[in-house]
Amino acid sequence: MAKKGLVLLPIPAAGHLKAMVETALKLLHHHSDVLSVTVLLMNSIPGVSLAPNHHTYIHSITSSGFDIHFEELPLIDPPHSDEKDGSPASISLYIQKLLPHINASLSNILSSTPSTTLIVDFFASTVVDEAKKLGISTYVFFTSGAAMLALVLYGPVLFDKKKSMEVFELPGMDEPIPYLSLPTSFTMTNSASFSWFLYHGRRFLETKGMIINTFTALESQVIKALEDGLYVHGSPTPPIYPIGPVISLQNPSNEEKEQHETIKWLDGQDPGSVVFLCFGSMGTFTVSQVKEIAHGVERSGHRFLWSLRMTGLPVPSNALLDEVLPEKFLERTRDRGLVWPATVHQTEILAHRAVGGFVSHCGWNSILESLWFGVPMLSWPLYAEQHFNAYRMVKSHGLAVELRVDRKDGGFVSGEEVENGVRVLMGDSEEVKKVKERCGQMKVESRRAVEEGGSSFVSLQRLAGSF
Ligand SMILES: O=c1ccn([C@@H]2O[C@H](COP(=O)(O)OP(=O)(O)O[C@H]3O[C@H](CO)[C@@H](O)[C@H](O)[C@H]3O)[C@@H](O)[C@H]2O)c(=O)[nH]1
Repeated sequence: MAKKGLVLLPIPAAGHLKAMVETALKLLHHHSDVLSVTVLLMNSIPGVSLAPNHHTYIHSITSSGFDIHFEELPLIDPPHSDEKDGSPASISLYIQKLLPHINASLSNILSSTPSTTLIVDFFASTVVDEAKKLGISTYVFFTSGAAMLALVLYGPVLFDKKKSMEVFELPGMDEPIPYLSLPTSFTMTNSASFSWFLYHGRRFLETKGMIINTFTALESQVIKALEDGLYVHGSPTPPIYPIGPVISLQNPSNEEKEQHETIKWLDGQDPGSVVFLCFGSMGTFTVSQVKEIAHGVERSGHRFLWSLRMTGLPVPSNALLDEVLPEKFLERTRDRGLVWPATVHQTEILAHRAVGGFVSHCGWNSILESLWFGVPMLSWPLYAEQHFNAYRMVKSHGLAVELRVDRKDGGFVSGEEVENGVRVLMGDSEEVKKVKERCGQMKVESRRAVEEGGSSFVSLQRLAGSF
């Protein structure tokens, strides 16, 4: 029997490419006799940080033995210099410029595999119309949580009827959402990014289904509200496929003989004694904020592992520690801290028994990884939908301790607040005991969801059956 084709179109950012590829691997694991996967690969988008180990990762997948291969799209210049900032609108414009190449690849695949399905990254939903013209069924892959998808779909209703912007109420969410916890784009309703979300939310509705990297035990009410069509007026909501948590646990460094230095350092620490600070692929701070963090972790008295990178173009650069940290900080904290001036292998660190807490920017993948390993978070949202994710984790789910981030003051956090936050996270107050207990439960639930018969497993099989 001829195999069916599945084409993926992810953007190359860490939490996008890997989440989509790992989903395809899960599908292949059960349907390798009937499915062949092609990933249309963008090796660069201006303003978007590639996944750490991007090329090693792709190589490891190519040699996995599964019927999955990568077809590289050409590198092109962005249309204008102001469209390189990595915002949804700029990514879309870039992908629009790639459309002739994407079309050519899709047509080529169709000529050999007439039964082909496309899964597009939600940032690439501009391709939905083109695929329709070619007669290809398309699904959208949403790399953040169901609540964020709900907000995107409900946006037009919400912002039409709401005149006062203090708090918002969304079906499927018990607590009203304060204006200051909205995603950055939603706080600037005259921005290109806000328009992008409203417009592309409508495009998602024209797909055959919406695949979300989440799981029922985490977001049951919102998933149910999505399925019931409560966020969309005037047209049906396509089927919802919560298939997460999809986490890339492959560690390219395992192929190397030496353990990474961060892991060797963790090996020498007591169980649960280390607080880990890491802020995703683009999270950076000003030098003065770096100094506040340093003072905070130092005064907290706790052991720490800190992945520190600085603002750089086109993506963050490795930190020059002597230039940005307070004088003699490294000397004073040598016995109890390690500052790593580059990206780290986050899942391997979160899996380590020495790690007892995670100061996170609340990117969706970091949240899922933290829950997978049952590590409690201290939320430090920076941009995109991270404030919304942080609010949901702290207030709706009790899975994180809140760091007070003054969004009105550009998100600055004092050293004192960092110190208090780390003390609470690593302490044994009643508040943190409850958070730890909830995280322990979510560790179990997240694993159960993807096991045979679990909610996400069933959802993924339902998805495969719909191709
Ligand atoms: O030093 C590092 C830094 C990151 N990672 C990995 O990179 C991914 C980061 O993903 P995520 O936590 O989602 O953060 P961002 O890279 O910031 O992700 C962008 O995309 C996410 C999914 O759409 C959004 O939730 C975020 O707000 C947005 O910033 C995770 O798998 C991490 O394990 C590492 O392995 N090492």
